[in-house]
Amino acid sequence: MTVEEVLSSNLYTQQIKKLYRVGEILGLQDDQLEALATPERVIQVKIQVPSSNGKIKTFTGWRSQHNSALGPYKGGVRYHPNVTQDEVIALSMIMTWKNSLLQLPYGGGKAGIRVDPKSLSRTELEILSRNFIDALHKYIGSDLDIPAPDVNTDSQIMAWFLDEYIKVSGKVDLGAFTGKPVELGGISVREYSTGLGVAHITKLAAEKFLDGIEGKRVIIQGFGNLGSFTAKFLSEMGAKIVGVSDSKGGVIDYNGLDFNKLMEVKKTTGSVINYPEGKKVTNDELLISECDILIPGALENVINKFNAPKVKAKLIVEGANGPLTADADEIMKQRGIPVVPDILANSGGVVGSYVEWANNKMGEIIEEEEAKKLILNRMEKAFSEMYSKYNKLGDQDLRTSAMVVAVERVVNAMKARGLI
Ligand SMILES: NC(=O)C1=CN([C@@H]2O[C@H](COP(=O)(O)OP(=O)(O)OC[C@H]3O[C@@H](n4cnc5c(N)ncnc54)[C@H](OP(=O)(O)O)[C@@H]3O)[C@@H](O)[C@H]2O)C=CC1
Ligand SMILES: O=C(O)CCC(=O)C(=O)O
Repeated sequence: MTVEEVLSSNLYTQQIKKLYRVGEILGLQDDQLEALATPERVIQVKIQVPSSNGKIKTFTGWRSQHNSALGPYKGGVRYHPNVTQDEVIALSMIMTWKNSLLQLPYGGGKAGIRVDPKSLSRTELEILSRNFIDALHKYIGSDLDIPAPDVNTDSQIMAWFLDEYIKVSGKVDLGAFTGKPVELGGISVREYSTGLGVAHITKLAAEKFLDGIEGKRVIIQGFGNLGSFTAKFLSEMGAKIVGVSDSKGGVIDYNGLDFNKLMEVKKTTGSVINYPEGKKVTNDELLISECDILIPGALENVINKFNAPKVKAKLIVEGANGPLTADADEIMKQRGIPVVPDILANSGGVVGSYVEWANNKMGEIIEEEEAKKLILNRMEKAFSEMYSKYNKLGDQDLRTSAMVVAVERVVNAMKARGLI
């Protein structure tokens, strides 16, 4: 890897570049930008897990609490072998803008543990999760910092987090975590709200930039929580899913991939590459394959200055957080390919979390249909705000437009509090 490649693969560097672009439009000074870019607190913890062979496995985890101007920190917890402190900080900064854009009463936070969860037994995974909360509990709470699921974490892990939190803190604070099982104050919608939101925003964007969603050929990278539910809801809306992938590779079939068959293949064989029809492709090939809509829905920086000129999609919707680098943004802008930014496209997850948290705070239980309506209405409003700003700014892309709205709100709150 060249130095340039290393730099362009640092998500924090990418996010800072994106923030500085917005700073120019909002007329922010360097000291203000520095205050916005710097996390308020980053907690690093050592997590030890005794394994069955008598050895102790040691892992490092982080929680980055980026900005609390608008409320308690909010954001997911990621388990992945490539997690770094910079990545977690960048993801927490993305959460600050996302929560602001959606007008949620939250600041931004994110956590990560550098671990390959697939290499752990279920018992080891539970101990890892509980020990993480033992180390972090002082910094967590429904009015302080509210973690949720992200890559390789789910409702079971949130249940272990909550149980451990109650034990060590002595507080039965159900709203301290979201994405919980329904039995523990979770809401069923949260399981699929991220994918539902991505599909809904894709439909709105297709109506603005293509001629609707019906029959559009869609490629989705990642077939986990976000990717699989996005595929499900887009199929139901009449789009044609022609390509999907996971960590092992992808499959493309221009006759259309059947969602139920994909789920069955993923469940029984562990990977979508075993889908019986179509052509096997690598993830790199998938991203530059022919389609109308591309949804990178796995990891960050996958579309960068090296492959951005080769992308064939007419519309890109960022399912994952940070899948396009700042250079890729520029290239897409020059090529006239709209990119719906992560902070709007995947916000169904955190809006679902907000509904869950608000229910926990009020001791209420919301009906599924009402929760869905709340989430989609909130996202539609943010889409409209982004789109009006986009029209008003004239020569800026969708990300910059959305970020201008989001950053301005945070700046105003910080100014009101005397922080900048
Ligand atoms: N879950 C949520 O509520 C939210 C998630 N997001 C973002 O969405 C993205 C995906 O998260 P989520 O679906 O929850 O995570 P999951 O862990 O459920 O799924 C991740 C998917 O990405 C695949 N993957 C991992 N590495 C690679 C790779 N190198 N190339 C291609 N695919 C890969 C995984 O493959 P395999 O199945 O083989 O492991 C899996 O299919 C992340 O950026 C996350 O931050 C954003 C908002 C909310
Ligand atoms: O549900 C949440 O609180 C946050 C989800 C998340 O991590 C994200 O939106 O990236």
